[in-house]
Amino acid sequence: MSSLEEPLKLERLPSLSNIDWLERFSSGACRPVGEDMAMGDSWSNGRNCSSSNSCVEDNDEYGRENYKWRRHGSRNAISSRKSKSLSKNYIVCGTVSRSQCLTDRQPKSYSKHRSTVRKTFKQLFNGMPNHVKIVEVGARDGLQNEKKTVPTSVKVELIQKLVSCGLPVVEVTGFVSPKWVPQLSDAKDVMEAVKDLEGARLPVLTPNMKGFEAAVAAGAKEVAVFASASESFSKSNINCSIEESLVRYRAVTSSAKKLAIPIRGYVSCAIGCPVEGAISPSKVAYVAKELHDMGCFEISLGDTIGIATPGTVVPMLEAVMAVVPVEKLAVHFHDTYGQSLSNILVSLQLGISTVDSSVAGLGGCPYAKGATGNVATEDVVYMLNGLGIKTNVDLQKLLVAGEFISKHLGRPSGSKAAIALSGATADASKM
Ligand SMILES: CC(C)(COP(=O)([O-])OP(=O)([O-])OC[C@H]1O[C@@H](n2cnc3c(N)ncnc32)[C@H](O)[C@@H]1OP(=O)([O-])[O-])[C@@H](O)C(=O)NCCC(=O)NCCSC(=O)C[C@@](C)(O)CC(=O)[O-]
Repeated sequence: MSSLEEPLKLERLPSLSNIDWLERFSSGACRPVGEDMAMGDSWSNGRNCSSSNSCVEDNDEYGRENYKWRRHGSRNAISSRKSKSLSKNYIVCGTVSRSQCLTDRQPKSYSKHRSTVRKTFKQLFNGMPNHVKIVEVGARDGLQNEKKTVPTSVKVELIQKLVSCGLPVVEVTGFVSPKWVPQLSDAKDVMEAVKDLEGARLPVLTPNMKGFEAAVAAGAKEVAVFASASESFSKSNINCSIEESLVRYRAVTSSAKKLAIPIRGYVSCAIGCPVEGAISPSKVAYVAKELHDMGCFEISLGDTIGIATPGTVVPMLEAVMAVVPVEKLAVHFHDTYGQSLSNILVSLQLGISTVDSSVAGLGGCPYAKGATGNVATEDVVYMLNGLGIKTNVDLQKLLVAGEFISKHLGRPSGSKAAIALSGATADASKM
């Protein structure tokens, strides 16, 4: 087994040394939140979206808007909502209104408790976005590593289902070499079948001019190029050095500009590489800046092998944010070590508002063996619902899309939320 085929061993994982980020989350940030805040609690329901997509200027609203329930509706009226309906709401969408959460458990000294909770939220969530754009990559990143060919009709139906969920961006395929990634050899047919779908942007991967031209001919209106922060991974994934890939992508971005086609840029191995181990944040920042400077409207930072932790995500993001504006950045986590949601949370805390994910947690890169799927879209939506962050994604429909593809692949969903929600919904229906 070559080193490319093994996940990184513990001793080769990036460490937290030389990181001063803990200072950002000093003392009070670790205070436990009240018991009644523990579940998927939409503490910010009723808050208006600000144009900057940030919570910062909404601070005053914590006291006014987010605690509306105290002013609207008497305690009795609120109490009359049965816990049964609470659990049902909670189960179905991962969101429960603050009033429902607190109904039966208001302590006598509630106002003191409330102000402590408000302070804690400010400390923990200041700067988080009100709205997160989810970029669904299941049909491309999710399926590219599947050994058995997934029929084109299944891919098309999956994409249709994903678009109908309200996902704003659904990456549909890659115009890459069929010799390198046989699963995507039907890129042209998939693109032609979905190109007129409305309601979502439908980008495709293009590794070079040949891929770009084929994508445009098939009807793609948005494309993505993918570079790497690791020299070894660049060679194994696209058969060229980082610098050579940047030259190729300059040609692609310049052609795209002439056709007014938006281009997204990926930086793979943003935390670590299957061959080189830890990758320095400065290398990631360099490639991200190059992609941004050549005209990519958004740069997605990929933890290709899923080894990141919040301790390694923060220094990487700080380095990239020093050279590319935060609103142009997206995060792309694979869940090999089960760290994706915590990595996303810390990214949101730093102001990131675009998150890549894959329905049912599908995924893996053919050139990063051992890396598991992307973070599951259902899990991301569930967490964001719980934080009161809007996505416009219909979680119920997303569960159906996830079930559809999992059934086709003949294995359970990789989404914990999907598994729990389908079980819980079944139980709830018996109540
Ligand atoms: C980049 C290449 C093409 C270089 O591959 P190469 O073999 O060096 O290409 P070449 O230019 O020497 O050409 C060789 C043959 O490939 C053909 N060819 C050349 N280009 C294309 C094309 N676009 N589409 C179709 N065919 C193509 C070309 O026409 C020629 O055909 P032949 O004359 O032998 O019959 C190859 O290495 C490749 O396709 N790599 C893609 C690998 C890939 O898709 N990896 C997964 C996606 S990246 C990823 O998952 C990470 C990400 C984005 O999700 C973020 C993260 O998780 O971090």
